[in-house]
Amino acid sequence: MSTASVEEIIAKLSPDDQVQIKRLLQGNPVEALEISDAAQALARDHDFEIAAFKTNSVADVTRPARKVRIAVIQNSIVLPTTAPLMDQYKAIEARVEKLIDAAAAMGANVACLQEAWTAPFFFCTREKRPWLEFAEDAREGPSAKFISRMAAKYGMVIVSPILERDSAHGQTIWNTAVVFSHTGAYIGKHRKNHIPRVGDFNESTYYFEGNTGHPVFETKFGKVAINICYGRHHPLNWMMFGLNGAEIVFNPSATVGALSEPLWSIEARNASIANSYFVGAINRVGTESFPNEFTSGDGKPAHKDFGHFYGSSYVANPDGSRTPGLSRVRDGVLVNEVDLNFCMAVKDKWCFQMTARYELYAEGLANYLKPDFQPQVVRDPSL
Ligand SMILES: NC(=O)NCCC(=O)O
Repeated sequence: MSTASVEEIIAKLSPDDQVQIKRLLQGNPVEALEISDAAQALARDHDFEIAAFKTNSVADVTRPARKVRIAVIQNSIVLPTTAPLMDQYKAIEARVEKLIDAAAAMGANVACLQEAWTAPFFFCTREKRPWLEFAEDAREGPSAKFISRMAAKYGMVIVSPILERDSAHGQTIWNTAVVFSHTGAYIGKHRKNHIPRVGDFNESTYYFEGNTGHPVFETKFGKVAINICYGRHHPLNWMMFGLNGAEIVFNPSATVGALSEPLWSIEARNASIANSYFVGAINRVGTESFPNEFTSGDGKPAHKDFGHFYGSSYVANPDGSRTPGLSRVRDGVLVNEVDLNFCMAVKDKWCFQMTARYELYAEGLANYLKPDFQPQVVRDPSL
């Protein structure tokens, strides 16, 4: 099967057809930005893709623009999953360092890595050891030290999704996004709210639903939240970040083509439209093979990998437009320059927050949660 991305396929059309299909699929066109020589050299020397865009919006007249460059970073693992664990981590860290260097060379202000970036996505195996040794303290672990250093070096807010070990609470494990300030200081963390129980994504074997609510982190570069992977299928999860005032919501993910690729280009974009904020959708890349076979509980033969992580990271804008996606097969960094004031302009135009009927939803949900709930169905008397 072809490995081409949608963008690579569109590029084969006639110029007129390209304009029309992009208008329909990607909305108001984003502008390509010039990329610095330093970023180009890093991408060339370390073999990854870079892309930079700008979302066009009309500047407010009463307040200064709040220009922010949002970076999404996708990568494959570096060493085989049979290598010593810390070697695996160190090799990924070295790779991610180059990708963050490139994001900085493209002027990124706020960046997010993919879900559980420090490790292969081993949840498919259902084996606890050795994999859980990748879990680490959110503030003091190896990745926290590394990301804090990179954030301070570049004055960049960095969101670092990891597997967290909470020693204060009985060595419990969490799927957590840790947010570091542009100063390098730890700001806070959010734990994944929705745990998949689909296909080979057997994550409930490892950790349970998050207990951090829907925090929005107020940073130098806007109000940032994180809806981790499977949470993107839950519109109310997206909505709660919006109600708390998010301007940028990242969706760090790990998902494979056979399961979710047709959904990928829709969900982040839809969330961005419905909640009038920017969304950075990030997916890992590559095929990861594990030492022992595992089954998917579907009667099919046991296997050692669970398919191709298709990358395709992108940024969605509140007016329904989006950047092109990164490659389906290569590591990469995509930067999108936005004016955060655009969130308010879009709210003024579409009035989704004013026309929402939160009180109706609250009442309906409160009823639904009662054990004796009866669905509100009006039956055709002829039935
Ligand atoms: N990591 C994760 O939540 N994956 C679930 C698969 C999907 O939601 O596409």
